[in-house]
Amino acid sequence: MSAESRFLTLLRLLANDPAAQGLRDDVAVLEVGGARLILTSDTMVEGVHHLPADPPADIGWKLAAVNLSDLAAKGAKPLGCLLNYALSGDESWDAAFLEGLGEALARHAMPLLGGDTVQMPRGAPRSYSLTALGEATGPVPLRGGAKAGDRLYLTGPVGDAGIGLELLQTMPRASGPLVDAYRRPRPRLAEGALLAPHVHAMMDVSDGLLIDAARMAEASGLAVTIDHIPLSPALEATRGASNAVQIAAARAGDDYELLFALPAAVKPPVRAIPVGRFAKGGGLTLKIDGVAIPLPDRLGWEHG
Ligand SMILES: Nc1ncnc2c1ncn2[C@@H]1O[C@H](COP(=O)(O)OP(=O)(O)OP(=O)(O)O)[C@@H](O)[C@H]1O
Ligand SMILES: Cc1ncc(C[n+]2csc(CCOP(=O)(O)O)c2C)c(N)n1
Ligand SMILES: [Mg+2]
Ligand SMILES: [Mg+2]
Ligand SMILES: [Mg+2]
Repeated sequence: MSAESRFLTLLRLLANDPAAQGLRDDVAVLEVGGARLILTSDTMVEGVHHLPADPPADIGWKLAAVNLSDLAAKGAKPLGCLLNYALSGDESWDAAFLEGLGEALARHAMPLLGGDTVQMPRGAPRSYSLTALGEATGPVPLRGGAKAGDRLYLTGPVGDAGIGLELLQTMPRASGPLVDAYRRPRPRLAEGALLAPHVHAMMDVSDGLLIDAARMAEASGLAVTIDHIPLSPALEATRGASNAVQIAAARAGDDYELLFALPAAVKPPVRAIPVGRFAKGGGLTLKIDGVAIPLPDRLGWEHG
């Protein structure tokens, strides 16, 4: 058992309130006075979630975007957020971070309500957390609601951000749509709100299509087959569309597209790309051009 799963097992013992959903969903759903509050928190650490040289405004933007993405996955309306911030020792860096964060908060109408500021020991990596609060606008789709026979869809292609990161690792001054996808993900709030009343299950893709689809299948007690890995024209122009590129795109993560399950007879109410289907049983199968492909050793990012 990995260190992460031991930790999660211990955490789950502390999280027995039904609002925590067994710590198996993107968010907690807390009923308060007739409203359903949607609660989520994501942290970014320098060197783990962003490159040390990434522009601070982009890091601030991304911290807001990744949290808004979990609200989007539940069709929730942003209500506000709390920021936990470790001062970097560089005032202009911190100011630029807040400018990017503020831009994302204003764009998505999510007011900053509070937080905490700390000083880290010299040499510690930068790190920041945001806790986002939202309100359910209708039914809250879970990760675990898919039904046998459902189709699996994505709101957009995968792999742009992962290949954008790879470009930056070899060419720190790289720019263009793939780098933008890595640094400025766009949370799919409008799509999430339109989808939520119709889908059987929904989550955002942060750790990679393969691992996140496998999590949805496991939570739903079903098997899932991924039979299409959608690539953007920009990615195909940079890397082509070989099986290796498709697999890299499907395990790269940082996509922040919505992944959702719909009955085969229902047309998605937003632009979406069919990527697979659910069936009775368990596990993940990957097919490219109709041919089953051995799964890579690592399906995506696991915490820790
Ligand atoms: N340290 C923690 N304490 C309490 N709950 C946690 C902790 N870490 C994760 N969780 C809970 O575990 C569940 C899954 O979290 P996870 O971070 O994997 O989801 P996510 O935000 O959708 O994915 P990602 O972090 O890749 O964006 C959520 O309910 C989350 O609140
Ligand atoms: C410098 C750098 N290296 C790698 C990555 C890719 N990455 C790291 S963690 C993660 C999943 C989400 O994190 P978590 O599950 O911890 O919330 C992804 C996609 C990155 N963004 N920056
Ligand atoms: Mg999520
Ligand atoms: Mg998280
Ligand atoms: Mg998240």
